[in-house]
Amino acid sequence: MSRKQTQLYGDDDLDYDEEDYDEDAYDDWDEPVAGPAVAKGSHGHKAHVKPKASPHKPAAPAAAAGASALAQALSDPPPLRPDGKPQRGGNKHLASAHHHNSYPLSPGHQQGGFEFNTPSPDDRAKAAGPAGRPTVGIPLAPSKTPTVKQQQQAAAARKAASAAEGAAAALHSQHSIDEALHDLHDLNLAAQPGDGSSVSVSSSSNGLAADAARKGSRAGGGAVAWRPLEDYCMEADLARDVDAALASEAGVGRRGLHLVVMGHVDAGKSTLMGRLLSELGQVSQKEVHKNQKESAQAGKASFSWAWVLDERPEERARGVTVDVAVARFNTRGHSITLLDAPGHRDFVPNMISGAGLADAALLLVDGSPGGFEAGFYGEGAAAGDAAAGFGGLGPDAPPGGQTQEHAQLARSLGVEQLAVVISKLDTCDYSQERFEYIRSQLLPFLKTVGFRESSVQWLPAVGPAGQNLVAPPSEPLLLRWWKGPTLVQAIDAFKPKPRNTGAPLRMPVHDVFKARQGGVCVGGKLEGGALKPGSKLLLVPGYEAAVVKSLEVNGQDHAPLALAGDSADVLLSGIDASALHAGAVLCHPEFPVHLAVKFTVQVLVLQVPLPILKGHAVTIHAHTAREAGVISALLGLCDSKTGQHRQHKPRCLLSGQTALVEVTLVRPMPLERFADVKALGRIALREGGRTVAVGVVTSINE
Ligand SMILES: Nc1nc2c(ncn2[C@@H]2O[C@H](COP(=O)(O)OP(=O)(O)OP(=O)(O)O)[C@@H](O)[C@H]2O)c(=O)[nH]1
Repeated sequence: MSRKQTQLYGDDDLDYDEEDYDEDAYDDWDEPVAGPAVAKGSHGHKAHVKPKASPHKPAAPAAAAGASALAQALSDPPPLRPDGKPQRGGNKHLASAHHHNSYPLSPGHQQGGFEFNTPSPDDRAKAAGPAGRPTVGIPLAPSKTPTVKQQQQAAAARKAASAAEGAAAALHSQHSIDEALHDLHDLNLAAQPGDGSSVSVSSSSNGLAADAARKGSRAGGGAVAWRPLEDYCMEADLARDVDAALASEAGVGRRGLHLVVMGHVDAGKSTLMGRLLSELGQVSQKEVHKNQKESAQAGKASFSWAWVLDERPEERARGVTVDVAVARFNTRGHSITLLDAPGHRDFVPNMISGAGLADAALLLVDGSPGGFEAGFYGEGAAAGDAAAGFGGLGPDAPPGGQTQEHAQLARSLGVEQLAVVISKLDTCDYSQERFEYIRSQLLPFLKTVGFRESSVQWLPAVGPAGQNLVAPPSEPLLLRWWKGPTLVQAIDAFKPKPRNTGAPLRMPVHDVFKARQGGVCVGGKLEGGALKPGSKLLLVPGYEAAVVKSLEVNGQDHAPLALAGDSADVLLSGIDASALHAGAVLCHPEFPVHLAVKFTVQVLVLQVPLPILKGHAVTIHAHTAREAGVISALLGLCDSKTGQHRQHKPRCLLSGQTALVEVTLVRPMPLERFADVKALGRIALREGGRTVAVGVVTSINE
């Protein structure tokens, strides 16, 4: 049914003990690169679930439900079944376990946290502008997010260019993939070692460089360098296609939406989603019966719905989700890409990679007695602990659960819309009192981490009993008091994010796999720009050029176009597969993404047991990338409300403080300033298995 994230790790890397996850074995950072998350279609391995039309969605296209297939498939693709479909669990790509205490984040710990209702770190970074000049690449002109006027001007310019270049554009649009590939041979890109900030180019008269030279736009007379993004003007033929696609999308009225499902371990995420997919007709009855039979035989009958998404043998044996599973379905208003994240604290890095893609989130909260308390205040907490001050203030407070950590991370990764789904109320007679109690405990926390109350929906749902998923509840105990939305209605109420199509292409690589028809495919979400077959790309790091051979977009095979906001599997030509890996970024060849080694970040320090000092070793998570680094300088403390500079060069950072810090990486990472490309400018800093800070990149210094 689902496709899992790509990770360049095998099952052997998953070396945790079912009984007792060994925390101490993972003290040093060596977290695997989080992988990908896009359902496979023609490029990859076909789903084993036959998509069916849903009775609940108008003219739903065949849902692409992909089987797991990951980067490892490049060298060791899983054997296919006789019917040509992948074997269950055939792709092995588990993360090595990192088990550490999760960080505590009770409301009391949030000293001026992400106040997105007031100026947030995001807002402050935007308002403050660059804290320093970007120094990666040449030229070093500062850039800023295009204003609406600039975007309108750019759109007008695109239209004018489109009209003026009529014939030339038509010629260009007919430029065959083979011709583009031919061009690539003439484009000799070689990354300069060390900073990767610029790329030397030698080109023939008919290559990409020649195209650029004709436009007179290549900086430095032949060097591919970082360029201000507002200089970008989309190629006329692509712009025409984009405009047409946006116009037709507006007519159809259904937009793509990436939805992450998160929450504490065992909250019921996979069960609820498995049941939902089944009710929406995305899972065949045969599959449902098979899962029921096999899970019962394995002594895991209660997990049969979860098995729709938890396909790996390890996940099924342990009853724990490890990787983000991806599935697709349609609601009335949206084409949903569902990202079922793991809840166990060992797999927070995987959750981060899923949340990084999301436009909206479902936060599953276990409503059973003690369930909410364990997920919110930390394992070991029980009902009544909140009243007793469990999870309270002070450095010795026990760590919070992943309900807190996931909500905080999702918000800091840009998720603004949330539906809190309170599950397992069947264990307490569908108690309205319990529902209201949980809401009263959770809402203040969610507001503290930056969710607007008006952007948070609340609803009960019970996966195993199928209550309040697609149809209103049939259970009298629930029906008596619940008059609100069903799960599908709540999902439908989310608003898609505006597409950032006017920007140069930015597509962080989540997944690398071998296409069935041969060649290498990358999966990911476009965070800027657009792509179509024949588009020329640049991979950073590596500065390898490539051409798009074909596209699968949001599950649709042989798509003519992928736009910012879409999930795409891109079949590439002209590139060495070994250069591709999760965390790299596909970008416009003339507007490469920054490759940063040293950068400034405005961070919010989360609950830390010890003050953060200069030289603190951290793991930096940004989009699909993850690198080791250190906090190389504490530049200043900021006012938590206004973001204004308050203290120069503090000696240390304490929980709840907002600060400007410089980070130096061990290896360069593709990054952007938050002000330029939000999705590539948000970071989380983790250490010892806990998230210690979240923030936004304000300048790239080397
Ligand atoms: N009674 C009851 N049990 C539930 C409900 N939802 C899930 N469960 C059970 O809770 C257990 C865990 O469910 P999962 O769906 O695997 O939980 P999860 O949140 O996906 O777990 P991870 O992904 O590993 O974090 C299973 O035994 C489910 O049958 C519910 O609404 N009511």
